[in-house]
Amino acid sequence: MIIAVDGPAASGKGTIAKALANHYGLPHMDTGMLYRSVALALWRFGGNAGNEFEALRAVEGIEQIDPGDEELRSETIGKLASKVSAYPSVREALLERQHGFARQEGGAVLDGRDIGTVICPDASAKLFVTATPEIRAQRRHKELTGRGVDAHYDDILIDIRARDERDAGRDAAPLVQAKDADLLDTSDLTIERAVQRAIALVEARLQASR
Ligand SMILES: Nc1ncnc2c1ncn2[C@@H]1O[C@H](COP(=O)(O)OP(=O)(O)O)[C@@H](O)[C@H]1O
Ligand SMILES: Nc1ccn([C@@H]2O[C@H](COP(=O)(O)OP(=O)(O)O)[C@@H](O)[C@H]2O)c(=O)n1
Repeated sequence: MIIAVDGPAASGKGTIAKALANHYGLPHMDTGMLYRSVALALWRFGGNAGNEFEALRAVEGIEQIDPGDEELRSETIGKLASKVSAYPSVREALLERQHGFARQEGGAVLDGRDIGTVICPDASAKLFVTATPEIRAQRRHKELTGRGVDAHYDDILIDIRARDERDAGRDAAPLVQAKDADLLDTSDLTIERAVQRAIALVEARLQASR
């Protein structure tokens, strides 16, 4: 069983994807980390994000990025990830890793921007997780300050809006709700309620396909 979870920055898709993976005993892949790793490799090795060829070359450097590197979760790298992810060649170079992960026996949960539309169009269940930009900025602000990062709500809100626009407006695999995805607005939901709702939506899809 493959579960696809997509949505904009800080909507709670990662939290929900991890909880679904735990609930169904499936492995989970945060595909945003792939793009963040390319961005960090480009940043560390001094490449130019405005050049598709240099961004593509940075894909070769991602094995050298430590998945626990704190910098990966920064807003600077999130913003850079959103720039390199708009290049079709970069997306293509990361395709096989995602397909390989999704195809493993028993299935998987993947979260990102294009899982239900491009990576796993035949997923058993698809969720499109969203929340208002203000709530997402509040959550990201709390997350960053909780980790001791000096972050400012207004800057985060501006970054989130810019990233939404870039991710949804690009030609290659834009951020869009798949036709057969269930919308889950977490703006007024606690994490517990959002996870309960996500499980209920997946269960309804599984029932319908039996
Ligand atoms: N429903 C919710 N209510 C409050 N905080 C939430 C909720 N869902 C997620 N969070 C918090 O918001 C932050 C971003 O969530 P995350 O799942 O990482 O988002 P995404 O993967 O969409 O970027 C995390 O600190 C997480 O704990
Ligand atoms: N499947 C994916 C996942 C992420 N991305 C890009 O990578 C950036 C960072 O993704 P992320 O999921 O780590 O970001 P957050 O939502 O956690 O802030 C996004 O803004 C997208 O531009 C993508 O294009 N496709």
